[in-house]
Amino acid sequence: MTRLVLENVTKRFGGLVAVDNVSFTVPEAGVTAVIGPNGAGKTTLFSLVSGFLTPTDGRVLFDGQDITGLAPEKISARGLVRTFQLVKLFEDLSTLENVKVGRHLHTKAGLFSAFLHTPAARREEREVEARARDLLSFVGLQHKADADASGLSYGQQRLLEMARALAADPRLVLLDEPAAGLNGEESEALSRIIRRIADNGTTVLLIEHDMTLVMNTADRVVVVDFGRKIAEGTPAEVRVNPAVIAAYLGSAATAKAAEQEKLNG
Ligand SMILES: Nc1ncnc2c1ncn2[C@@H]1O[C@H](COP(=O)(O)OP(=O)(O)OP(=O)(O)O)[C@@H](O)[C@H]1O
Repeated sequence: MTRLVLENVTKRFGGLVAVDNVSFTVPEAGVTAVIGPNGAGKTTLFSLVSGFLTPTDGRVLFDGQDITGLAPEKISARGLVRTFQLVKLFEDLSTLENVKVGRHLHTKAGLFSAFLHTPAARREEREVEARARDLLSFVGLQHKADADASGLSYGQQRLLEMARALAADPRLVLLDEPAAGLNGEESEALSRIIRRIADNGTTVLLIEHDMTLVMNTADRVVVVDFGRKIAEGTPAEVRVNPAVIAAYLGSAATAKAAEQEKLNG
């Protein structure tokens, strides 16, 4: 089964074509990664899928339904949620409360009824709390449940953001550079968590610069460069693809030239 389809998706910002006629599909099972040099258009692609930007052209289908141009909250209510490159947590709330908020956005009664102490609301509140605790255990943060979210380490905040996204029971989760800023050990733990998310039946689509994580975690990889899809396949296939190697070498050469220019003043 196909979870997500991008059909000829294009996004222009004035004269700049950030995403250029990109088509690919994400199967229901497993982990798909989008990789590419800096500025290739990966985050823009995520924003187009999750409704934070509207495509200039093309269509996005989620479980066979056209979601192109829908508002982000409409898309997340359908079961497609995302995390951000820069963590966005409720800093004044505890770790547990952050996950509960993610869950409340999903429950029938919602956040408001949690304040009305009806038996149904109390029952739902207990379920929300139990599920939130399960998710904290899942990402290894159970011992931090009552700590302020703002006091967590950066790596822990990233895990918390993931738990909060999963609290909505999504069918597809988009993870934007989940390993950014993590050390090797944290990154390995993250890879295992991502695999388990997929094994539990939630489709994972991620953007990542950490190639070790991509190679160890993804089943399929889509490569973009200058807004265009230049390759796709298994990790083993794309790592030896000449177009992919050229794109990465090209971007390394550009970065080196820019550095040299800076040094030259
Ligand atoms: N809102 C915007 N307005 C104008 N240009 C934008 C906007 N958002 C992104 N761009 C441009 O679109 C291009 C693609 O950017 P994008 O952030 O999607 O790349 P990326 O592959 O995610 O990069 P990185 O790996 O550095 O995060 C870049 O040239 C960027 O400057």
